[in-house]
Amino acid sequence: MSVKIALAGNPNCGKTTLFNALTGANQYVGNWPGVTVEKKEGKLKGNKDVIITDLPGIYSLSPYTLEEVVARNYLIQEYPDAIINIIDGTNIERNLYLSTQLIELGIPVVMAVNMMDLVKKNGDSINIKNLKEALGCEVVEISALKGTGIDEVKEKAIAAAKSKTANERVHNFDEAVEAAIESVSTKLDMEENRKRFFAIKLIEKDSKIIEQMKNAPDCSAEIKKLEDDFDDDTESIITSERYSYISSIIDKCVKKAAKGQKLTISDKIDRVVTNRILALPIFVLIMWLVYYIAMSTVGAWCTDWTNDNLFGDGFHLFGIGSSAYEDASGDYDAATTALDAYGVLVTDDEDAVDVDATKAAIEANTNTEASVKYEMEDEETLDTYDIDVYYSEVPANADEETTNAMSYLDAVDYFNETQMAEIDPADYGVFVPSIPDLISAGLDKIGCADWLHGLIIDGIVAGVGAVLGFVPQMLVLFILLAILEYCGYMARIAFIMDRIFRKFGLSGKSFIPILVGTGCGVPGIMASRTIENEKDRRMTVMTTTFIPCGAKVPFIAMIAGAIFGGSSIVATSAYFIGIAAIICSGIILKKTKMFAGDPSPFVMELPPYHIPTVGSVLRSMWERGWSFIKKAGTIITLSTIAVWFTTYFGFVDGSFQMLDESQIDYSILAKIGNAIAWIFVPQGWGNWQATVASITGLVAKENIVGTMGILYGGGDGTVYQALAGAFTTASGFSFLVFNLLCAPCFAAMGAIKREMNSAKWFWFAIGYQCGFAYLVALVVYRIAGLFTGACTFGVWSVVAIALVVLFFFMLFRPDPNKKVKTSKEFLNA
Ligand SMILES: Nc1nc2c(ncn2[C@@H]2O[C@H](COP(=O)(O)OP(=O)(O)OP(=O)(O)O)[C@@H](O)[C@H]2O)c(=O)[nH]1
Ligand SMILES: [Mg+2]
Repeated sequence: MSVKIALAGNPNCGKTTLFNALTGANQYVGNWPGVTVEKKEGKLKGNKDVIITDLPGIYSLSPYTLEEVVARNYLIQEYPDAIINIIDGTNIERNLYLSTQLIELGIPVVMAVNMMDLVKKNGDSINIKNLKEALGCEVVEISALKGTGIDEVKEKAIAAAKSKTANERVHNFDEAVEAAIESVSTKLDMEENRKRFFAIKLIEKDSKIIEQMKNAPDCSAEIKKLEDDFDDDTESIITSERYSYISSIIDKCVKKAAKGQKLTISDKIDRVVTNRILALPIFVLIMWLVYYIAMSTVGAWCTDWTNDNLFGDGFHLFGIGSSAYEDASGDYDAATTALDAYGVLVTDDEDAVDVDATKAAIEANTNTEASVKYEMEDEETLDTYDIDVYYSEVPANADEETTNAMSYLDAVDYFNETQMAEIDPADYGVFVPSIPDLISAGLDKIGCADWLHGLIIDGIVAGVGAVLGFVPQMLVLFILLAILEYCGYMARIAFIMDRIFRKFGLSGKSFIPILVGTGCGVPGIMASRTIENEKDRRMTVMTTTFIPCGAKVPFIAMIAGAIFGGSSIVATSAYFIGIAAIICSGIILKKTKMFAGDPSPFVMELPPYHIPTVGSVLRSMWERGWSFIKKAGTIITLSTIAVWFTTYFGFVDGSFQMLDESQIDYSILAKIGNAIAWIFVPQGWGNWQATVASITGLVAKENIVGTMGILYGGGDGTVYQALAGAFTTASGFSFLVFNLLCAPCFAAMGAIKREMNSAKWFWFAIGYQCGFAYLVALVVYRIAGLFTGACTFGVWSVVAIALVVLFFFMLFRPDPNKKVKTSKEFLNA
């Protein structure tokens, strides 16, 4: 027989941390209230017969929001065999309010006083024996984070569940209240144990419970009598009874260290980071730093290395021999440049030096000019520029950037000495070829068919490799975000943003889903459940995915790298464009009838700062990173196969055939893309490749990079070079903005569908996201293009300006719904 044990307690008291410790699971933990919004079940480690349920945090058994209803309904309908009531030891008074209700349920309760490590550090003490007597249940001191007391709580809870006997009641309310409870209880037809909870709820006039009970007995007489006696409504009477019970417990059990007026370290930090003026600049700075480290330093180094070496040209093991190899190939390049500049270099079809012909050309050469100009091409941007090549000697003071390192005569010596033998990296150390080269060589060896070779190298390796190349950057970003989450800074951000949101009539509660959404949009959308106001909740579901999630990181990094020289500002701007889109959408939507109304109140206490443990940060990084890698192995591989097939097959001269790289404009995908590419002409990137990439992005956002890897991967240069050629800065940024803001991936759309629970609202949300993205991208290209010279003033510029004007009008117009109210008031007066 299995036993069911539920974990119940206030938000952010450590339920999920304990759940993970008990079951070995890996549920999401964050240092702010409202992390868990759904109940989660798990088997106890070492005893598969015990089922543990993690519940969303609740302050009382009178629920207001969706996730609180989940928790209460579980407790009163599923009726677990025991409850572990976790309370935050640093905040006992508030936590006990729920405890007084839990012990009325008639289910055995074991209390776990958590965060004992912090309590002790603060110098406070809790008298467990007195607490046990005052509550009538077992009490255990634990630290879920440090893992102390876990075994004891486990054993006590299993024993309580098996005993099946509820705790004995040790406290009575005021006599008159007890009399009313007694009288209502006798009218109830249920197990003796459970009567007290329902009787009290009936006296409190809890409408949801009355609805659920179907045939609730009439107890208006008892209510009337109590309200007359106390001259107050029954809900307040019961609440104040609970508080006097709690204060009697606190007197007996809790000793706070005398602190005087000294501020704790948390308070001191908060004075700075939530300061009215400094808060926002600090937030911007911190987020910029996060993206800078992830996109331009550590993350970028790893990603560049992966893309250039692992998926590029290969590398020397441990870098041994790399610099000697680079010197050698540098000499080789300088020599070919010098020979070419003086017009004596002869190459064959494959660009290899034709030694005999070049030798003849050198002998015949009469050009002895002191120096000549030679056109070079920048590898990254494909820009061309001139360098000087000298005839006999490179002057000592020449600028390295614009001067060829070898003179013509030195190059001739080099030529005679080496016969232009190609530089083989394997001569300079243990050389590891790149993954595509390795696989390609392997496929050649087994004599694999051309099409299969193409599918594997140009399809799967190019597509999935392009995505995997960004994993390091993403992992660094996830680590940094996890640190901000665990230490409690993100909770401050919600608090700061609430002040800003509130000014615009929005609820700060919308910000928590956004924070979660920076990892993945799906839990972000689900986190909207903590918002009790239905209109605000819908609005949050609609706008949460504007924030760049982990899967959008690769294409943001790709655009920033290929078109903006790897600027970290581009990535940070994506984050703040997301936030701005959410705020602006909120303001505009709030003024429509559909979303009008006052924002939900947002009461959030700031959790104390915690130093994040290395284990938990790495675990969170791994969780998110692993789901990303899993996606690469499944959905992204399948998508790249589909993209490759439709790219490399098509009709040429009426016959269906496999295409080579120069023919992909005839491919099936090009046909489809071209048919709809006109849609994005106003945005400046109406070519079929970018259009197709945006569409595959709807399956999973990582696909944008994978698709670009295939479509821009053929040809001579690298993908980055091809991208730099295909986009201007204006059209590149417009492409980025569109894909950042448009409808999210299928998984997130599914979550929107579930949370909206209505086809009409679902399509409205998707339509709004796509429409918004479309217009913003249009404005970005048309206005930015005027400055960069990418487009000239014309009809579209006028449209863009009109859109900007309309946007500001929608943003700043007075709220029409408020006006109606005042005119009505005016009439009434
Ligand atoms: N110092 C300390 N921190 C703890 C302890 N237990 C949990 N925490 C931290 O408290 C924060 C909240 O933990 P969670 O497990 O997410 O809390 P929860 O009760 O599940 O929260 P909700 O799901 O929002 O209701 C996290 O930052 C934990 O690392 C503890 O014993 N000591
Ligand atoms: Mg939780």
